[in-house]
Amino acid sequence: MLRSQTKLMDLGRRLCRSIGNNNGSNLTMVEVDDKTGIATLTLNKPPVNSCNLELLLDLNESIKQIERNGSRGLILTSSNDKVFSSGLDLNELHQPNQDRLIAFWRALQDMWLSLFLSRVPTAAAINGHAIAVGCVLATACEYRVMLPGFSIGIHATKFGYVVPPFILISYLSVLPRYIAERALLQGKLFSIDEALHVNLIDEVADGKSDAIIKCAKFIGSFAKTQPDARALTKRQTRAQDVQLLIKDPEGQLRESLEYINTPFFQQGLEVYLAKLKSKSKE
Ligand SMILES: CC/C=C\CCC/C=C/C(=O)SCCNC(=O)CCNC(=O)[C@H](O)C(C)(C)COP(=O)(O)OP(=O)(O)OC[C@H]1O[C@@H](n2cnc3c(N)ncnc32)[C@H](O)[C@@H]1OP(=O)(O)O
Repeated sequence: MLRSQTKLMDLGRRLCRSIGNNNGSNLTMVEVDDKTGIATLTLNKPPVNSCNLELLLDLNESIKQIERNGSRGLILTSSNDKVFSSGLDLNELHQPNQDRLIAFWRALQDMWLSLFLSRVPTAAAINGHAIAVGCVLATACEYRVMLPGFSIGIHATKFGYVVPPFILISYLSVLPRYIAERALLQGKLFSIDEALHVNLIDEVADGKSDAIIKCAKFIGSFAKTQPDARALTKRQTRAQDVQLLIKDPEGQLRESLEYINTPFFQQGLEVYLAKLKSKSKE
């Protein structure tokens, strides 16, 4: 066996130090590999990592903590071996309490900015379905490794949602415009082969630990760069993508809230939620 292969296998076996995220919740878990300094951030909200207000706040706190503690990189993954994330928790959008909806949407915008602009190298080990905002979490990262047998994509138009600009941007940041446009208009969920073909994902892995090793290898590719120069260059490269959200977060929030509160949106959501519930009872 090649020495580099042995080294990578050691990486997979290495003990990690759990650093939690200060707020005592287990919705996300952070473990730092003592030898590589890379943090694994695990989504841990059963049953399917749907992003409710608490998960978004927790995730944002964990991303910031990973930056604060000087980790060399961030690998985002899931504790569920079938679902990376099922996207937004639809119960947050259905007949919402307005104060909670405002807090929820703000938390979504803030978390996305934190992940998209994170100063450390980021990679997603996608070990299950990554649906809608589940896909957005993965595309906010710099690199994606996925396991076969799962779907990834934004299928919002299939159930009557018009995606807000930052969700559109997260797709456009990894896909050529014509592919992003077609996929969004079709509400397409990509199989692993399709995702690899259009570069929505970078690599396929044959298990979660293999995915984590591949993500760590990607993060290791920045070992010889100067962290501040890398972070600022990333920020500059992504500056245009985040302009709207940074310049006018409250305007973006208002537009989304207006749309979510329309009878059209609420009726469509009611039908979709009923279908989801009946499917899970089958
Ligand atoms: C201004 C802009 C407005 C809107 C935003 C537009 C962009 C939208 C972004 C989003 O992210 S919307 C969320 C879209 N996500 C989905 O549609 C995913 C739906 N879920 C599934 O397809 C499946 O659950 C699955 C992820 C493939 C997993 O399947 P599995 O068979 O493993 O689980 P099951 O379906 O039985 O689900 C278990 C349990 O969880 C509930 N559930 C699933 N997803 C969600 C969700 N996103 N929100 C809330 N609840 C969800 C499901 O109903 C089951 O609940 P039950 O056991 O109580 O019946």
